[in-house]
Amino acid sequence: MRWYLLLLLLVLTGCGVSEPMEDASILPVQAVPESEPAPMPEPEAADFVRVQEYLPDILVDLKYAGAENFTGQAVYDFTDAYLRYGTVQKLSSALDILMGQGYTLLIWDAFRPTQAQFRLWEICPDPVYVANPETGSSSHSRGNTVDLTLAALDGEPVEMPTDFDDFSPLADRDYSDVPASAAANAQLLEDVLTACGFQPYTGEWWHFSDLDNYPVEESWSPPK
Ligand SMILES: C[C@@H](N)C(=O)N[C@H](C)C(=O)O
Ligand SMILES: [Zn+2]
Repeated sequence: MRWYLLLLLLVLTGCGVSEPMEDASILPVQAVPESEPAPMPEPEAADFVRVQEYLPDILVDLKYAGAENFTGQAVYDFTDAYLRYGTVQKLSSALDILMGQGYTLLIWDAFRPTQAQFRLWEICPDPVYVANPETGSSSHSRGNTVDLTLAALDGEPVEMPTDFDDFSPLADRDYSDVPASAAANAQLLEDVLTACGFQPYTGEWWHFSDLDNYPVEESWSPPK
């Protein structure tokens, strides 16, 4: 009868078969939530920003980055337009208005290092057309000034009173001496930029400064 007792014992103790132990090193696979990249903080008004990063519809062809300018040579070694963020916001308002009318903006010059201003002055020491860096600074070196024109949405140039840096009386803001169509385009550019917080320079139809002023930037320069 001892085998009968043994059988009873095995039944009562679960037949000696133990539950498999859980391996603590094998964790259940869990879905990892996809994390959004942290949003970039909005720049301060005085921060320098790359204009096309904030205004992808604006066109940029920096004339002083190549030889196609009145000096016949490159005046600086970067090709992106940089301005103060506050100035870019105003440019954004102007661009919105102009795009609603079938135009975009083409930037020929934006932030200009002081050294470049000395080079321009060396070639053209006429304070009507080039700010004298010996006695002051160009507002381009403050990062709140831009040389620009209108372009069609497909990038085609729009008729204006003169070419860029045409240092003659035809370039001023008296548009009575240029064709009516060019005058109307220059007037549109001037009206929209003025409405958006820019001061037009009387001697050059393409030159506009943000009414908000900033210090001349001497140490920072745009990345190459
Ligand atoms: C050189 C021309 N593009 C220009 O910007 N002229 C003004 C007067 C300046 O030099 O600030
Ligand atoms: Zn200018």
